[in-house]
Amino acid sequence: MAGDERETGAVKAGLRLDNPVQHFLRRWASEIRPGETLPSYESVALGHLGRLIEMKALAFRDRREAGAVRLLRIGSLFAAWADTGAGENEIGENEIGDNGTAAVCALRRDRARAICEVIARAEESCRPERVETHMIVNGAIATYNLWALPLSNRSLSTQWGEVSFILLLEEHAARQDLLETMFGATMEGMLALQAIRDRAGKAVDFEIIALNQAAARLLDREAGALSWQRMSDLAGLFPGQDLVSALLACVCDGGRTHFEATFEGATFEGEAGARHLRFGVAPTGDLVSVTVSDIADIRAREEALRTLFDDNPVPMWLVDKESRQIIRVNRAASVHYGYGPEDFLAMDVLDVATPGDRTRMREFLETLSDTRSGAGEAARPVEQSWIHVTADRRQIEVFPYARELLVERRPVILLSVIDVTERRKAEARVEHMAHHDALTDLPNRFLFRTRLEADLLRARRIEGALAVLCLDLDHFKGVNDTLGHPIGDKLLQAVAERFNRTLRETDFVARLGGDEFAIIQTDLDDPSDASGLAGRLIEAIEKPFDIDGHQVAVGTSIGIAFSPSDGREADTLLKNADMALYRAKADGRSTFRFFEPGMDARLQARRALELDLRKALANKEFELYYQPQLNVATRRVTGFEALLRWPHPERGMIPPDEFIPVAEEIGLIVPIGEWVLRRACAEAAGWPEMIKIAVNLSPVQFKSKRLVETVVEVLQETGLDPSRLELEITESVLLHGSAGNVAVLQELKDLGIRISMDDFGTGYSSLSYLQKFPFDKLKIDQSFVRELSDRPEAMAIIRAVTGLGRSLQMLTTAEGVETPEQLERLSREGCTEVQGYLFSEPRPASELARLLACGTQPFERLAKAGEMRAGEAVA
Ligand SMILES: Nc1nc2c(ncn2[C@@H]2O[C@H](COP(=O)(O)O[C@H]3[C@@H](O)[C@H](n4cnc5c(=O)[nH]c(N)nc54)O[C@@H]3COP(=O)(O)O)[C@@H](O)[C@H]2O)c(=O)[nH]1
Repeated sequence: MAGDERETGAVKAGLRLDNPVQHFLRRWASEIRPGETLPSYESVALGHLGRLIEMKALAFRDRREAGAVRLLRIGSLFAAWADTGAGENEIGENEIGDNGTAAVCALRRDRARAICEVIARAEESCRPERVETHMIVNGAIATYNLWALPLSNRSLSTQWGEVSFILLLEEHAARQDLLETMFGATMEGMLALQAIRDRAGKAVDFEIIALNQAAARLLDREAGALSWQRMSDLAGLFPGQDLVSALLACVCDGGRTHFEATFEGATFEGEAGARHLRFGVAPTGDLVSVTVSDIADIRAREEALRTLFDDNPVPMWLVDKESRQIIRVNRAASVHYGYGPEDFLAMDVLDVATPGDRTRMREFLETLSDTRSGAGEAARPVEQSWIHVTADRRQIEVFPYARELLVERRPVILLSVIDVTERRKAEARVEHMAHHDALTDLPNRFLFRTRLEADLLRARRIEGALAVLCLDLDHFKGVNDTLGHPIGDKLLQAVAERFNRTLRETDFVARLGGDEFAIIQTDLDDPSDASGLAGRLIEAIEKPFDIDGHQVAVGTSIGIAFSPSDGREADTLLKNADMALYRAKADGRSTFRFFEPGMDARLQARRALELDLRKALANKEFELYYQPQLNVATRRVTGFEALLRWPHPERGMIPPDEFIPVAEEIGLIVPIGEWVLRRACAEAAGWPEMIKIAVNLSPVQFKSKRLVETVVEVLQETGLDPSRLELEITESVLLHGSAGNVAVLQELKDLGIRISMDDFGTGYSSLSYLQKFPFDKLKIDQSFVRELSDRPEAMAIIRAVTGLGRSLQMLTTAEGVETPEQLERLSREGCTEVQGYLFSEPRPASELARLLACGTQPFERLAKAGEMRAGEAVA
């Protein structure tokens, strides 16, 4: 290997060329003989080491010990470096072995490793190799290059290998201060204090003998301004802290201690805010080591934690994991539970639970421990809520969260709870509202269905029977229309109450909507159980209600269907009970009907009729027929009654008796009646002036607030004089809400319209109605006329009515006059007008011209013109 290259290698290794080691390295390179790899020991080492003699050692591999490295001829400085602590600057006796050699493996481990490492490198490269190594010298860190120079070894003992090594220690120029190295970089302040004693030997003060930069910074002074200062002179540095006394006490006790201090105000470096410092004091005789730590972050964390815990609005406890004793509690827990903090601290956390929930709570806390994964584990919510008891014995429902923590190395459980009592109540309210009717608080349709399905299931299982009763209030709409909805609502509440009072506990009543109710009657022994219940319900509802001073009379109609005979499914049963209800209503209300198989078809027919009726109005299918009314004395036509006809496109002519009640039930009579009025008045407007037109008004039309308005509108539109219009009403107009209807009648009468009472004598209190309103005409029902000759009572009634008419100055019209005999007798009794097939059946408008042509003629001529029983009439 060329000497230049070796020098280059030395320079690369950071060596100064003018120092003895470099000189020696050059010698090593120059002593390599041609053909040789290494210079010989003799040529390099003998007589050439000079100043290096104290820094060197010879190293060999011991063939006897599998190449273990041994040292000999160890210089004093080398020995000091290789020291194991046995003596300064020497290798201890224990390490010196055969032939004054030292076994490297017996040296300090770091030294042995450095030697073995550098030798291995030199062996491998066959050139000088270097490793760095350190030693503490006078409190400073000295850094050395440890060189190994391989040499051929022919003259040495055959015990050693053929290559020996000169090991050289070369110290770096700079040493590093040990203290500075150790404490310079730390953020922690370090101070060394020396106690100062008085003559009596008592420690009275301290002097700062050393400190690091961190200490100066934390104490907010230049390091130079603190060095060699007495602590008593620095009192101003620690306002409010008697640091000297604290240190003296510490020296006196000889034990370690620590204390914390807060320094307010900005620092010299301009940092704002308080400094929180922690002083750790460790005395060793008169020397005191003080560490100063900035605990501002810790304080801030503690403060934040305190705020999070103490000021948290959620009740929280820290509980000892083992004993379950409460060790800390926040304000919210005290406020919420009513126990003071002291009370809580004397409690087992399970004490807040009801006896029933204590076991669950304990099990949960135990499970929490079992699954613990350390303080970082997320808070665990419990699947179920617990019932806790407050100090005033109130039970609250809480939803807990818990996690395990280590507080001062002690395993604790942080338990917090959310009070869900109000939420649960609200949920229960919502749940109740979802299944109950808000007005009556009865179960609603949804709950009824659910219950019915459950009851049907049970009935199937036990092969039992049950009944479904569908109920509907009679005349409820009238109450709403006449007394207003608030009264209607109160009536429904009162009805619900009566239902509840009438039912057994096992019966289940629901409000399905409006005035519809339904009842499930379970465990039936006999159908009579259901009819018995229906009877009791009808009776209960029939009794008048006193609602806000109003005597309100309603009834209830009931349809009953049985399971299993009328159906096994909820839908079928409800549908069938509903059909039976429909039947009950059609049969006169305030009654009950059992479902019968044929009802289905009838209901369907009824539904079809409803649909057709609606279409009929839209398609203008209705027609008006007119029947003349004649004055008995003058024997001349005084007017016509307009009678509605419906030629159904498929079913032919449908009589009004069949479709008008349906139109009334579904409210369609209002637009139909308006059409009749408009059409009749328009027609009559073209007749001679002395001829009147009579139009029937349904009681349902009186419920329409627009009745009077409509009549006025029609009169204006058609130009018909109001005195030529006669409105026929039935007694039922005065039956319900009579006050309002009488007012309407009066308004109409005030317009100049004539009002006649139709079908007089058929109602229960016909006479009493005469007091309520001054009718212009009484129409004697045709049933009395028909029975004239057969029943003397009929004759008596006719006589009475005509007598009444005379006294009250009302006209009397006999309906249904079919024979001359009837005409004769009516005439004799003083009846003022007649109407009937004897003169003419109701005729379409197109045929009126013919009848009107005879309008001023005696009715014998009219009969001829009408081609109806003309012979009889003439006779
Ligand atoms: N609200 C409305 N009611 C109306 C309207 N049109 C008719 N009606 C009412 O329908 C009921 C049946 O009416 P209708 O089938 O037309 O019967 C009327 C006459 O045809 C019938 N009549 C007349 N003379 C005789 C007779 O000699 N013998 C006999 N068997 N029947 C006869 O009487 C009915 C007239 O009744 P009334 O109104 O009481 O005078 C019926 O109650 C009609 O009121 C309508 O537009 N609106």
